[in-house]
Amino acid sequence: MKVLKAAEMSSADRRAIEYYGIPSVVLMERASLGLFRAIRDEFPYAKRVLVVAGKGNNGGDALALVRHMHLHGYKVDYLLPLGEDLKGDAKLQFDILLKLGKEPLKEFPSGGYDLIVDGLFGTGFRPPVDEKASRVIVWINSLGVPVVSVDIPSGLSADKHTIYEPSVRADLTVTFAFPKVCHVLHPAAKRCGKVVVVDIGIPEQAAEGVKRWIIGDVEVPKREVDVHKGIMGHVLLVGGSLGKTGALMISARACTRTGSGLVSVGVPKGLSHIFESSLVEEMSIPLPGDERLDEKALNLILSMKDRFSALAVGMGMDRYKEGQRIVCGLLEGWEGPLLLDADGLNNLSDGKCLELLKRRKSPTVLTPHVGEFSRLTGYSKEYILENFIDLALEFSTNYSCYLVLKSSRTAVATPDGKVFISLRGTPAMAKGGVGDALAGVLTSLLGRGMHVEDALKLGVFLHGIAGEIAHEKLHRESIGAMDLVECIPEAYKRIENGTVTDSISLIV
Ligand SMILES: NC(=O)C1=CN([C@@H]2O[C@H](COP(=O)(O)OP(=O)(O)OC[C@H]3O[C@@H](n4cnc5c(N)ncnc54)[C@H](OP(=O)(O)O)[C@@H]3O)[C@@H](O)[C@H]2O)[C@@H](O)CC1
Ligand SMILES: Nc1ncnc2c1ncn2[C@@H]1O[C@H](COP(=O)(O)OP(=O)(O)O)[C@@H](O)[C@H]1O
Ligand SMILES: [K+]
Repeated sequence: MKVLKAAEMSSADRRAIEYYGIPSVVLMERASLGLFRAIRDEFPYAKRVLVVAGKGNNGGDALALVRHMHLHGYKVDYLLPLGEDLKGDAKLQFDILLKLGKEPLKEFPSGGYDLIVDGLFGTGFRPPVDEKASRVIVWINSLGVPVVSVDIPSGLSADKHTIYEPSVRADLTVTFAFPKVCHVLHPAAKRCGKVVVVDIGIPEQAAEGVKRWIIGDVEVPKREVDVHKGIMGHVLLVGGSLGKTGALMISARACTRTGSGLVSVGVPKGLSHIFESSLVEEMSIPLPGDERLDEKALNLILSMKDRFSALAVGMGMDRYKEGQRIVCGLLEGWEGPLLLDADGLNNLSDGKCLELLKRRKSPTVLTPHVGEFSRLTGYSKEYILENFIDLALEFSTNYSCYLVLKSSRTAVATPDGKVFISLRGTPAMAKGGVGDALAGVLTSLLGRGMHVEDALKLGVFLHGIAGEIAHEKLHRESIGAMDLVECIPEAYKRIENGTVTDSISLIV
């Protein structure tokens, strides 16, 4: 499913109408019928409904809904609190209602409804909201009755993750053709409640220029009957330092659970006994270094490059001068797929060798959380959160790398300008080590030779589902990164069986 911004949506609308010849009232009729069905399914008990309509096409959708409800025996009232001087398709809907004898309420009612429908503003809204509309939005939120927003909660901008005040707090948002940015990114998405997308007949080609998708259609690679461990990938994970050995172990366990044929950890010799005694299936390679990796480890790692199908660097590595030289040296000399996480990213920022990314011939994957990304780019965390998708894309295309930007949502941006957004996962995953698990999952999939884009989409999705399962089985407060790793098998099963429910459903 693609995710659009307001201008892209209006150009898709225009293309549907002007190029494909679908009359705009047909689109509005389908939008309002879908809205009607979604409300009937979600709120079957709601028979007394108040619809609040604005003056644009969002109001038009809402007025067409009033007609469907009226003709199906609902006790439905409507308000036009911003004025009755409507134009275009919205006026057409208003005129039909008047001919049916349905007049708008002249005053704000004091209550008596099971449900409020918010059709004040949709994609045509540009914040900030004016005085008059502000009062209406505040009033809707004060009623203490479930609210359904048409297209977007009025007051939000379709393009932004930001919560503008005031804006409607919806329990259900029914959007049309494609979800918009505000439906998928936090915190704005919290104002939308459950999101349902109605197919209103706009062909997918009408938005062909948009390269932003929600991750949903992932495929688990087959394991042929005649495989042997040598072709399922031998991955090398480099990192670990005194006090931070666990991070690398979590990544290593995640690799094994994700399916790697062989997993090795490259660790400071002084700490290798810890890995030897804690890891069972995974092997350890002692590298120069006592409490953390010595710079001499660099050449040794490079000398082993033919043995490994993918390399991940940085989990529990520590942030220090020699670490910077190791990371920059690996960027320059390692020829296979390379993933940088945690201190691998911090050492990259501190070592100021980002330009090396552009020169790499094999795929490079960076998996920063917002703090690490802030160090890499110099942008503030607030600015990154406000421009989450666009900045991920800016970085991946500028530096010719794959960027997995992690927050409550995760964006996978590719060097050729695509972005895939994961809506999976749960707040229970906001724990130390969960990112190390993701680094392991992704490295494992890269190591078995999957197409990089497919590996990242599957890995991020699988990790999110594993987190959801751990949350479900244990408790949101109690899960740790290793619980998530132990749920990877069940996550694989659910993806293969098709039993993962969509985060945003599409109705026709
Ligand atoms: N074929 C189609 O096109 C389809 C479209 N569809 C529907 O159309 C919706 C988009 O409709 P839209 O473009 O008419 O804009 P909409 O969201 O109703 O808002 C415009 C109104 O808001 C006002 N306004 C704006 N900013 C404001 C502010 N800060 N403070 C106060 N007022 C402000 C603005 O006032 P103006 O700027 O004109 O003075 C105008 O009156 C879309 O969300 C979907 O529901 C579906 O039916 C599917 C087919
Ligand atoms: N509220 C949330 N909802 C969904 N996923 C989350 C949430 N908070 C964190 N996560 C996920 O958990 C992981 C945390 O990674 P990271 O911040 O790198 O942790 P660490 O470095 O401690 O391992 C990321 O994959 C992130 O997307
Ligand atoms: K609305």
